[in-house]
Amino acid sequence: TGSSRPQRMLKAVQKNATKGDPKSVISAIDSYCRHKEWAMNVGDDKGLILDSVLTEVNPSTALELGTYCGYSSVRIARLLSPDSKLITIEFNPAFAIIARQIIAYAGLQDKVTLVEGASGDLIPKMKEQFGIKSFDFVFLDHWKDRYVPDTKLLEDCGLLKKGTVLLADNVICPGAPEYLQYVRNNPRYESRYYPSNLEYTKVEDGLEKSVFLG
Ligand SMILES: CCc1ncnc2c1ncn2[C@@H]1O[C@H](/C=C/CNC(=O)c2cc(-c3ccc(F)cc3)cc(O)c2O)[C@@H](O)[C@H]1O
Ligand SMILES: [Mg+2]
Repeated sequence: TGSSRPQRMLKAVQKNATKGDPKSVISAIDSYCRHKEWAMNVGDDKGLILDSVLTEVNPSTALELGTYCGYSSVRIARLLSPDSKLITIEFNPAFAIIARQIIAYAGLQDKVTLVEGASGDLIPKMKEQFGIKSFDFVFLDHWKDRYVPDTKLLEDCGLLKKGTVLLADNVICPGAPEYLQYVRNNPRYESRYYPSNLEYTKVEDGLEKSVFLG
């Protein structure tokens, strides 16, 4: 049997990136996905918006929903301050195993905790299992119909505090209409849309940034 797309992405990193150099890992993946084989990473265009929001927030604890191959885990973790941490949740073991290797290749394994499982099961365990009081930053990039239930779950578990920033990928393509409705018409959030394009294409997409007001 042949290799999978995530396995080919890992090979491209091992071939073209420099071990311990997150920037080279990011460009190796972007180049592979732009010129060889498209994959659902947040990508370089939306990645610049992710970088600027992260730099502004400078989170101590960040959460990512939907690791996939670890591209955005690397983008996020490379910008975290020394003692800051990223927890990333992924329920597909085949993707998780690739992501762990890509995160390690970038030399970011000490800043990233990849937890295998469904977000709905793991979010309620964040406080007790990982000693998390609340998250400063959440990147939503998993199944689009899970954005609303998981946001509500984060609220209910007391994992959001005044000022927590939620950043959601794909609010236009594939789209997360219920999520946009939820955060834009909710007095507890201050939302703003960042227009961009679907990774590696000219198709319109963008990120929605929502600040929890407490
Ligand atoms: C159960 C909760 C739960 N718990 C834990 N892990 C979960 C999870 N639900 C999902 N995962 C994992 O997250 C990743 C899925 C991500 C889903 N992302 C898109 O579907 C997407 C699509 C396009 C696009 C595709 C085709 C097009 F034509 C256009 C656009 C572009 C994008 O940027 C996209 O993010 C996988 O690793 C899942 O294993
Ligand atoms: Mg996405």
